[in-house]
Amino acid sequence: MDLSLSRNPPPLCLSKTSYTRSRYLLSVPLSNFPNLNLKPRIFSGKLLLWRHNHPIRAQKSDHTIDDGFELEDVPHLTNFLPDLPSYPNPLHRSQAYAIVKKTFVSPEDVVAHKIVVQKNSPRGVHFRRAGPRERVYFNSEEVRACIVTCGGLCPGINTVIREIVCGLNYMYGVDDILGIEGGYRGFYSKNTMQLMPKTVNDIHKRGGTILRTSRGGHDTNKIVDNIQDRGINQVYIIGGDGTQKGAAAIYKEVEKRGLKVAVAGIPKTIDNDIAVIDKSFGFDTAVEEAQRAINAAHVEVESVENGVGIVKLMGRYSGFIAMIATLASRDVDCCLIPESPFYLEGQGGLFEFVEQRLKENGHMVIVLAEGAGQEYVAQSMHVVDGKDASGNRLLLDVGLWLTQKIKDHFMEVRKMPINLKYIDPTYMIRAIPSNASDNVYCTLLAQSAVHGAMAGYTGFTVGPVNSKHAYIPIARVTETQNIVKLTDRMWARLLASTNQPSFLHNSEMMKEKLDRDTLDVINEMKINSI
Ligand SMILES: Nc1ncnc2c1ncn2[C@@H]1O[C@H](COP(=O)(O)OP(=O)(O)OP(=O)(O)O)[C@@H](O)[C@H]1O
Ligand SMILES: O=P(O)(O)OC[C@H]1O[C@](O)(CO)[C@@H](O)[C@@H]1O
Ligand SMILES: [Mg+2]
Repeated sequence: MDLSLSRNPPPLCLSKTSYTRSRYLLSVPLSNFPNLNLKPRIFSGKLLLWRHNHPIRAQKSDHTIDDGFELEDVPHLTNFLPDLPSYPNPLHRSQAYAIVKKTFVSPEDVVAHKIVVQKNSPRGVHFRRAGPRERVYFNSEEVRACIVTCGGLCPGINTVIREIVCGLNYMYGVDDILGIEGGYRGFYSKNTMQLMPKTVNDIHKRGGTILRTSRGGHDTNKIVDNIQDRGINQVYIIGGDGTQKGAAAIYKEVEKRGLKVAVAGIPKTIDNDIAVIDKSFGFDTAVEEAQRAINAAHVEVESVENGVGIVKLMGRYSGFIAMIATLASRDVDCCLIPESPFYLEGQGGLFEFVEQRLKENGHMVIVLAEGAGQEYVAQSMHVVDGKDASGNRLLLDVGLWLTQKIKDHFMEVRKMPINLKYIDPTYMIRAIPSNASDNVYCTLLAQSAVHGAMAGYTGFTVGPVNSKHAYIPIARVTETQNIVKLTDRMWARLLASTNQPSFLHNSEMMKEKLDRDTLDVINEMKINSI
């Protein structure tokens, strides 16, 4: 349909303030907006409107658009500071980019959220492609950047810190970079440290974060007061879903105060629970480290009679580490994750399966995500839910619980002696330095974040979407959590690989779960086809 037919387009079509699921108007009569200095551009064969070199976003309206193209754009400083001057990107003179065919990302480059499509399906949601832009909105000398790390540890945080510092300095000549110590609360309660390429040179070889981290303590006003007092104008925030919510709040407050401060989020989570992006950094390293624990369990149990190994891995709400570590290992007989309820007794239950594997092979290994079966543990321990400083539920030790249950069942009920070995390497898989491929990934994330902030984008999270790095509105990555979808093929691949029970039999909980998953899928399809 052609939106240009209306002589009086609804005014909301040109609003581009807060984040909404939004899409471009593909065609609007220029004569309707004589005062806006609009320039028409062709985008995928369609007419778009641009101002200050930035496309104007149209908010979601009742109109449907013929090819279903949607851009979920990120905010730009000029949205609320329209007169900001811009400068040629110093990369024009960079020897690193001297012979690159296309140094700058075209403003028209976007990354598709879904790449498996059918001939007639709408083009769907897209994100702005990450990378350097022709013009930047900061002079090198004027930049005062800061970096903060929040939430749990993850392999690669130090690499991201290093590459932000080196990227800002080597590519953009920035030499005023502060490290905020101890997470969000560090803005108002701790000292800062000056970061230079020399001081961060070999930090990528260490696990953890040289800036240290914390949970809780997010006080938006105090943080933004501090940003303002210190004259900081670029804020790089490395952290998980909670941290990204905090980053969104900081961005909103900055916008409200009309400050020239770019807020960039770099997603960090060992659990891989951040939506939209392909995978979070450090995840591969953690999976690799988990192999060592699984291998140890396997060696132990195959050397004894009726050996049962249990390995507990991280994964609060999302069982990705357990699932991928299981798929990688081939020594695992059964994987239990939070998304897939299981049961112990009776036909199709875990005890029956353990006994069967012991009879067949003489040993077996179970990999358990820490968030699995929490409801059972809570029932048997009669404990009240605890919370950490950020409000995350504190988990009960499902590994110890399962160990005891299996022992009781085989020793006392079945009168069958077993040799049970419980391995809990939880913190070991996240406290190590990142491996080679995660180091490369961290470098790309850091450089993309730097390019985005220098180009004046703000309120964005950077990350790979279908292998192409993109700028994603923060709200988009915090509105849902990435979990293992039992209705996707990956879980089926795992079941096919381990040949474990799916625990579908007799499980009311599983039925509800599948209904919910199906609903999610239907809702997602609806959103994508609006
Ligand atoms: N809704 C929110 N609004 C503002 N700040 C938040 C919010 N949720 C969490 N935070 C802050 O973000 C920081 C990190 O949150 P959290 O401890 O949940 O870890 P995370 O970033 O989710 O990382 P991970 O889950 O990988 O450990 C904390 O300082 C917390 O106060
Ligand atoms: O003990 P901490 O540091 O609070 O972190 C534990 C949690 O952090 C994570 O590593 C990431 O959210 C979870 O897997 C785990 O439950
Ligand atoms: Mg989290």
